[in-house]
Amino acid sequence: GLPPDWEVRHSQSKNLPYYFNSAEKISRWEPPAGTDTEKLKTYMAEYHSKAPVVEDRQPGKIRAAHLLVKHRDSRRPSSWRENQITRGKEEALEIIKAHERRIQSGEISLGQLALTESDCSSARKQGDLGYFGRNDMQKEFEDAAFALRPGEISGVVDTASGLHLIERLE
Ligand SMILES: N=C(N)NCCC[C@H](NC(=O)[C@@H]1CCC/C1=C\[C@H](COP(=O)(O)O)NC(=O)[C@@H](N)Cc1ccccc1)C(N)=O
Repeated sequence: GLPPDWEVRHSQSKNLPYYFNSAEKISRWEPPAGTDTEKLKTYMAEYHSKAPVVEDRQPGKIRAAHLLVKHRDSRRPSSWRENQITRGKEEALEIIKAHERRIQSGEISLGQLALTESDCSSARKQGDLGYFGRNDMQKEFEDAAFALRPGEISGVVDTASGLHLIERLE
């Protein structure tokens, strides 16, 4: 029941349908003018019954694991691994790049490496941070994590906590 070139799409992050015009590449939350709302209602009723299952427990949340290497300029240069962290940021970068190479080569998983190498208390859970939404994590971390597809691993992400590798789990 939509005008030509319009289609209903699904916003994963908001778990809501939206309307997309493929010709003009515009999207909007409300149906475009000229929509046959009666037909749209029946379509949406069917749509909702087949709406893709949101992979997270609550809409808009994702689950990720990370491996954190802190350095002396970290906001809290201490961790369960090392009471006082004195390595410089350059050394931390070399360390996390070596971790990244081992993970990318398939030699070891991020979670396994996080268990012994991550300067975050989540190390004991293989870096698993559980579910989180927008505005929970520091901005650089949030933006990197939400840009990943499930199963994907980020490059090195720099936050006030230190240097991270992030794996989106869900
Ligand atoms: N699940 C949440 N919402 N927990 C609150 C996160 C607060 C958030 N944290 C961060 O952004 C970074 C990125 C991930 C971990 C992290 C920092 C630090 C390590 O850095 P540091 O603070 O010494 O500088 N680890 C944590 O916070 C841990 N509680 C994460 C965690 C540990 C065990 C189980 C679950 C979560 C922030 N807004 O500062």
